[in-house]
Amino acid sequence: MTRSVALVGGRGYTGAELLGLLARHPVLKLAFASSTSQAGLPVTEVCPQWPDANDQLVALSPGEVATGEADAWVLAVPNGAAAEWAQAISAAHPTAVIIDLSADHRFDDDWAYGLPELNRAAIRQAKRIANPGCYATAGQLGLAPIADRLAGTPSLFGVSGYSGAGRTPSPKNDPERLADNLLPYSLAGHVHEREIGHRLGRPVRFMPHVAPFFRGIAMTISARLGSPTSAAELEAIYREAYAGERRIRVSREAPEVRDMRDTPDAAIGGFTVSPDDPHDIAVVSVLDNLSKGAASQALQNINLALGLDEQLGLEP
Ligand SMILES: NC(=O)C1=CN([C@@H]2O[C@H](COP(=O)(O)OP(=O)(O)OC[C@H]3O[C@@H](n4cnc5c(N)ncnc54)[C@H](OP(=O)(O)O)[C@@H]3O)[C@@H](O)[C@H]2O)C=CC1
Ligand SMILES: CC(=O)N[C@@H](CCC(=O)OP(=O)(O)O)C(=O)O
Repeated sequence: MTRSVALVGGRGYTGAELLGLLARHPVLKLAFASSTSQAGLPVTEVCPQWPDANDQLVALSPGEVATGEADAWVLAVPNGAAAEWAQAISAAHPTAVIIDLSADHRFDDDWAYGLPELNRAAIRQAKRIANPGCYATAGQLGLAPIADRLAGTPSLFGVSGYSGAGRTPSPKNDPERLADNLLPYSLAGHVHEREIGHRLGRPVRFMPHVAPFFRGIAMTISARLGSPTSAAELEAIYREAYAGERRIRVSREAPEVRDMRDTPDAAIGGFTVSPDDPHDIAVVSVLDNLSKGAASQALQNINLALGLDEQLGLEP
């Protein structure tokens, strides 16, 4: 039995990543991938590993979605563009699952928040799923196990590869601007700062930076706990919290971006306690922004919402 996926925004970085995953998925088949500006482009131009050289990106507008059929629709479109698509698809295909990769529906209670390790039951039942932001995924997975132990406002120092900024040219994905550089931006009030705080139920401070590598996120979290702890106790808390979670790797050592590139996992480790004050801790959370930060997490959500094994297509 196969199930079909329609992809809106197939030419973008996250869309291309999802195409790569669908190319080798045992059950999910691509109904079509759309492009507003490059219809007719071979899918293999976007995703070299795509198996059928005859497949092309199709032209589609929100007003035409009734012409398409799919069990799940993925919106891999810029922030601000998703709502029009979601409304049109809901009207034309009320039983279809919609997964929005943009930030547009993450604060909307009518949409299940698509972080499986923290919200699996709701995702299983959902027809509308808001995929988390990439830094927001790293931050929540790095903080959730100690959320009820926090005594202050955690600080999250994040560094992302420039693919995080998408294809549309900007200083944040300009290789010349980024060469031998590290670009701080949105150092207060970033949407992910609000997203993490909203989901954890307490404020955080998040300071993003973009780096000259293409993909990956490293996030170092500094927090104060209500009770003193040790590195061993901290590690044990995380190991217990993520026991059985196949997409979460917990390690004593601090994880590194280069080890998580092109993987669907998040790695959490480097558990450190201040020698001056055992209430103050640091932990590192690392993932691939295009994978666990977007497309492979979306695949977990599609699998769950369609009643398939969550890890289908994500493990060798
Ligand atoms: N990059 C990342 O690491 C992450 C991104 N996200 C979010 O995922 C979404 C996609 O990101 P990303 O792939 O990086 O973005 P890109 O800019 O790489 O791709 C977005 C694509 O959407 C298409 N597009 C633009 N406007 C519209 C529209 N009105 N309707 C339909 N398609 C449109 C464009 O392709 P075309 O011209 O062919 O239509 C464009 O290539 C964004 O909302 C982003 O915030 C979330 C997590 C991580
Ligand atoms: C380097 C870079 O620009 N990263 C993006 C995060 C990408 C992402 O997660 O997109 P959402 O807007 O859908 O949350 C940013 O900081 O906006």
